[in-house]
Order: sequence, then C-alpha cells, then structure tokens
Amino acid sequence: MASPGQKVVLITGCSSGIGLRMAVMLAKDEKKRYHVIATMRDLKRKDKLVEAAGETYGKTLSLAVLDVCTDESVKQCIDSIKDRHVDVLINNAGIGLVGPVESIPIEEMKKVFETNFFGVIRMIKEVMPDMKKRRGGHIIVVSSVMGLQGVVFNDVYAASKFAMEGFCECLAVQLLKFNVTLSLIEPGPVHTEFEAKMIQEVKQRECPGADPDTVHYFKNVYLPSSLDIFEALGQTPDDIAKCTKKVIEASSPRFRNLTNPLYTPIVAMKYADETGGLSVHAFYHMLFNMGSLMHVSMTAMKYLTCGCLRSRTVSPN
Ligand SMILES: NC(=O)C1=CN([C@@H]2O[C@H](COP(=O)(O)OP(=O)(O)OC[C@H]3O[C@@H](n4cnc5c(N)ncnc54)[C@H](OP(=O)(O)O)[C@@H]3O)[C@@H](O)[C@H]2O)C=CC1
Ligand SMILES: CC1=C(/C=C/C(C)=C/C=C/C(C)=C/C=O)C(C)(C)CCC1
Repeated sequence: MASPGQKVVLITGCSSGIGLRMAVMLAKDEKKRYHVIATMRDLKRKDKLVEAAGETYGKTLSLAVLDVCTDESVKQCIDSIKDRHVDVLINNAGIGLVGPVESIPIEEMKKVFETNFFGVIRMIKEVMPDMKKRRGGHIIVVSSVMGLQGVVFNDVYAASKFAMEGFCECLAVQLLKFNVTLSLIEPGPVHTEFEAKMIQEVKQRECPGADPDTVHYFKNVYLPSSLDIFEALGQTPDDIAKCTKKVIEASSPRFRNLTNPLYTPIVAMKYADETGGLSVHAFYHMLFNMGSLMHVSMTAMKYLTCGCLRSRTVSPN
C-alpha cells in the first residue's frame, strides 16, 4: 500500500519492455516518491519484473492482474486499489501489426484497435472520473512516432496510434479545466519484445491474398530497411522510462513528447508541406531508392537532424 505522500502510479503491460522498465525505475526512485502498481494480463509472466524490481517488490512496487481488453478485469483492478486512488495512470500496453493489408484478416486488425485504442479508453474511463472529482492527476499514453507519421506496411498499427492521438488531443483540453494533465510519449523504435515479435511475424506471415511484388517489397525491401532503422536509431526501454519519469516530474508537463530526436525531421516534414506530398515522396525515395544503396536513409536521417530540432524532444539524459 502507498505511504502518505507517495504518488500511486498504475502502469499497464509490465510483463516486458517499456512497461517493465518504467515500473522498476519509478519504484526505485531515490526519494521513494512513488508506489507503483505494475499490472499485466498474465501473472505467470511476472518473473522478469519481480527480478528487476529486487527489494522494491512488495514495498514501492506491487503487482496486479489487468487485461486492458476486458471491462471486468479493468474494473476489478481499479476497485482493488484503496479509495480507487490513482495519481498517475500510464497506458503502456500495446501490440504491433505489420504486413500487407490485403493479407491480414479484419479480426487481427480489430485486436490491435481493441488493445491500443479501446484498451486505453477503457482505462481512462475507469480512472478519469475520480481524477476529475479530485481536481488532480496525470494520464500518460504511450503512443508512437507512428501516431504522427505513418510508416509503410504498418498501416493498421499506425492507424491505432493516430486514433489515440486524436482522442487525446480532444480530451486534453477538457481535462485542463479539471487540473488533470494528459501527456503523450512518442517513441521511435525501441529494442523490446515488440521488435522480436515483429521479426517473427514477418518470417511467419505467408501473406495470402497479396501479390508477389507486394510480398517482395514487404519481405525484401521493407524488412531489411526496418531492421537497419532499429539497429541505427533504436532506443532502450530504459531511455523511454527516463523520458517518462521526466514528464511525470515536470512542473508543467508537455502534451507531446517525442523521445528520439532523430525522428523530429520526419514529423517536421509533415507539417512543412500541407499537401502531404513531401512526406509521401520522401518516404518512397528513402525506402525504394535509397534503401538498398546505403542501408536506408540513415545518413539522410542524421543529416536532416540538426541541433535545433533536438531541443524539441524530451531527452532521456
Ligand atoms: N518497441 C517499439 O519500437 C515501440 C513501442 N511503442 C509502444 O510501447 C508500448 C510498449 O511496447 P513494448 O514495451 O515495446 O513491447 P512489449 O511487447 O515488450 O510489451 C508490450 C506489453 O503490453 C502487454 N499487453 C499486450 N496486450 C495486453 C492486454 N490486452 N492487456 C494488458 N497488457 C497487454 C504485453 O503483455 P503480454 O506479455 O501478456 O503479451 C506486454 O507486457 C506499446 O504501446 C507500443 O505500441 C511505441 C513506439 C515504439
Ligand atoms: C523511418 C523509415 C523507415 C522505417 C521506420 C520504422 C521501422 C519505424 C518504426 C517505428 C516503430 C517500431 C514504432 C513503434 O511504435 C523505413 C520505412 C524503413 C524507410 C524510410 C524511413
């Protein structure tokens, strides 16, 4: 249970990756300012978290079951918290989906929206009314750079994050009136199980319904380029946890928080040309013309990233 003066932080999806590192970093806060309720849908997957939490487990970190796709699970978890009091809600749980649209069953696409979009809304609906009553609280949503700029063959995943961004843009304004803060964390590639699952998925996906050219572009052009991008630009889950801790501790937290300065030009490009042509053609060029020549546009990406743009991200350091 939280001690007086401690902030109660509830995080979804703590069995691996970003959620796990966020939970541990906040639980290990030197000043013991947080009591972390680290949640996961299947407690059989708790060992990595418990090991990383070390002696904070049972003190500043406790575990709870929560599946963001189930109303009862969300309600049960929040009801089990003293006075249902959550100071900081971190919506981290999420799943990816890559591949040619024509080869993915609608049911699989719905699962992505059910988790990444409705899962977050389900959490917010359960926690936000108490925050509004108390006139205080902070809701954090782990979005993605793909919530701002689509990436080829990530159509449905990007759409789920775009949807979340739109939802949050609307809600942030209302919440301001209730002294409740809403912040988006927008990482680029991060080395977690997400990446491993993506590689696995691509290898296994037979792409029924997609023509041979499309399958070739997906497997032999997109995938190697995407792996290069992960290799060259990938952050660690600790980087994202540090950025998020900074956002929680800021006196006036920003609404949007890109974690990787190397992605700032990509987002800037979108706003620099309202017709959208610049982004579409630049992505086309980077993937199909520069990809095989120089292992995608790493040089271009770095060239595009100047110091002044770096200041527009929340650096982990
Ligand atoms: N890695 C990356 O490159 C990036 C990731 N992100 C976002 O970061 C967030 C965390 O992903 P990351 O740590 O990388 O990936 P991981 O796959 O390592 O972690 C995802 C977590 O979400 C959990 N989860 C999935 N479905 C549910 C559910 N229905 N209810 C509760 N928990 C669930 C998983 O639990 P289980 O173990 O049970 O499957 C797991 O703990 C996601 O929202 C993702 O979209 C954003 C930008 C880049
Ligand atoms: C930038 C870029 C590419 C890939 C970007 C990737 C792969 C981003 C992944 C982001 C993730 C994983 C976000 C998670 O939410 C391409 C298309 C290879 C080539 C063109 C430039």
